[in-house]
Amino acid sequence: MNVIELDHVTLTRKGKKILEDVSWVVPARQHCVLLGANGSGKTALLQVITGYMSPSSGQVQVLGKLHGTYDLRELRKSIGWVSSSLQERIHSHDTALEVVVSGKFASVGIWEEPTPEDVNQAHTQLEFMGCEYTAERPYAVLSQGEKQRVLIARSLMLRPQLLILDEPCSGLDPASREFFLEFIEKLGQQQDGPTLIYVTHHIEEIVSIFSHVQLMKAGRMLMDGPKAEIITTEYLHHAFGMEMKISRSNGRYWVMECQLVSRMAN
Ligand SMILES: Nc1ncnc2c1ncn2[C@@H]1O[C@H](COP(=O)(O)OP(=O)(O)OP(=O)(O)O)[C@@H](O)[C@H]1O
Repeated sequence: MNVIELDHVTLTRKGKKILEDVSWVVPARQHCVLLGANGSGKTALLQVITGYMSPSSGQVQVLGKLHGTYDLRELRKSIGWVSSSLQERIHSHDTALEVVVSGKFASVGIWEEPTPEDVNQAHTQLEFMGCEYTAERPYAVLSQGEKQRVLIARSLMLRPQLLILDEPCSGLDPASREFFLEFIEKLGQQQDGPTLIYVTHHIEEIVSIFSHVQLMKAGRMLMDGPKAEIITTEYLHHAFGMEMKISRSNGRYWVMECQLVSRMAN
């Protein structure tokens, strides 16, 4: 089954084309990176996929369900979305454990009595993400890396089939980023885990579990394919308006030098 099928999706708001003729198919377990400059339409695309925005034309099918023919609230229970806006909504006085347990109810805060199984499962997810030691700490005191790992643990409580990680490394220092990416690798290697869509501006974050890259520019899917075909000087220049000298080592990509050649409209 394909996890995502977008067919000629266009999204227009207030006369502006935010997405234009986007077609995209993601088979199950094909972990992907959605890469693009600020304002290229990545968030808008995620909002269309999760049904928070309706396309002006085109079809959207997620986890085999065609948008418009299915209860989106039900569908969203199978989709995890970890983003900075979720982070802002978390009650700062809740403990990390409470935050993770709340994922079971797809709510911010706990409004129902969790079962002992829910609490056990939350401990297991915290352990999987390497932050069991934060369980009793208020969420507000956690480091940025811990907060992100706790939110991923939270999103795993409903065993999603699709997990969207929206710029999860923003605000992390280089060492914390590498530490965090090790958990992303582990998550992607889980045989019964979710298909991952990882949104970023940085090619350095494309770790080995991600086989495919979708490059966006000005609301269009500029390129879509195996990462080795997409992460090229030519395409990155086109997408980011920069000359970038790239190197590849240990299956990762690194920007060695860059030079601004055109200013983006967005
Ligand atoms: N509801 C809306 N009405 C009008 N314009 C919108 C709306 N939502 C998004 N846009 C515009 O669409 C463009 C794409 O925005 P989007 O947030 O999807 O970009 P992005 O790739 O996620 O950027 P970033 O990397 O900075 O998060 C931007 O120019 C934005 O201002």
